[in-house]
Amino acid sequence: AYLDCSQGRPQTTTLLLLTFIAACCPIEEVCASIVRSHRETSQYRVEELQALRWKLFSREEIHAYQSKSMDEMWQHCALRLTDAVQYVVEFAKRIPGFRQLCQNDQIVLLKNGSMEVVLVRMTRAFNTENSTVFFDGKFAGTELFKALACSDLIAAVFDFAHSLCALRLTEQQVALFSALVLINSDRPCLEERGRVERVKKEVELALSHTLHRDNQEGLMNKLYQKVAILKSLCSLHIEKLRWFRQLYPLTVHSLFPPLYKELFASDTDLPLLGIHH
Ligand SMILES: O=C(O)[C@H]1CC[C@H](C(=O)N2CC[C@](c3ccc(C(F)(C(F)(F)F)C(F)(F)F)cc3)(S(=O)(=O)c3ccc(F)cc3)C2)CC1
Repeated sequence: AYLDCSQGRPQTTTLLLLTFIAACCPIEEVCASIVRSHRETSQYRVEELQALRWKLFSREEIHAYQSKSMDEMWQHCALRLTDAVQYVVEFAKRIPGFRQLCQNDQIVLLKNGSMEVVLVRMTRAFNTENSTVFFDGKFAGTELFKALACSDLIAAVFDFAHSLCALRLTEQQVALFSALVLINSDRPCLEERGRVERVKKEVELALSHTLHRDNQEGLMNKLYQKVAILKSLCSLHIEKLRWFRQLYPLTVHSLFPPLYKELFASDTDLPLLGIHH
């Protein structure tokens, strides 16, 4: 409607307005900065992960993991997850508009979205041909995680990886989808929902712009369906963690990384997220 020229020349004000909007944050700029941030804040480049995809654990190595005690294996994975989350915090801080949100909302988005972004990033480290995932330097199947005693969560994590890999996303699409997963204005306890909504609209525009350019508009609603699965996966993770914490309260209290506890195991403030300075 803006560019309706039925009355002769398009309205000058409209054109000026559109020019202004395009100038202040050209959509290509938003895309480029999110893709750059994703590349700079991933633990491994997708090329590295691809090169290692046939480096599998030996039977002895798998047996060693399976022989770990439950609390030892949980602690090990909590450490890995906390490492990955720290990179996601860095990614979030570089999303245009994220740093301008109030601190409470930055924390709410990370508390609810960091695990989801880790799971999206995990699909880059997943080999669908033999259902293995990159872990501790090699590729592991579900059987390696037996000691966790949460095979339903592991199965769900692997199923999700398979289903997202099936969409064959490019690294740019993974970057923009990760930003969309994080900037979710429906999260509970947001103080300035409207502002989060505006940042989300920018990211949505960047993703749909990229999908249009890649001639894959159909992916948008498939990606929104994945968001729903991510949400259920994260609830299952929290549920399992509560169950584990009842069995091993001391392990969680004194041996789990503080950031992991703040993000997934308590409602206290999150000074460690490093966004207070
Ligand atoms: O940035 C990158 O390049 C990526 C970032 C993401 C990395 C990654 O895949 N991850 C980092 C941590 C990873 C991770 C995923 C899920 C969990 C859990 F849910 C549970 F263990 F229960 F599943 C928990 F929390 F309950 F313990 C812990 C840790 S992992 O690599 O340790 C891994 C563990 C289990 C898997 F079955 C698959 C992967 C996922 C791979 C490298």
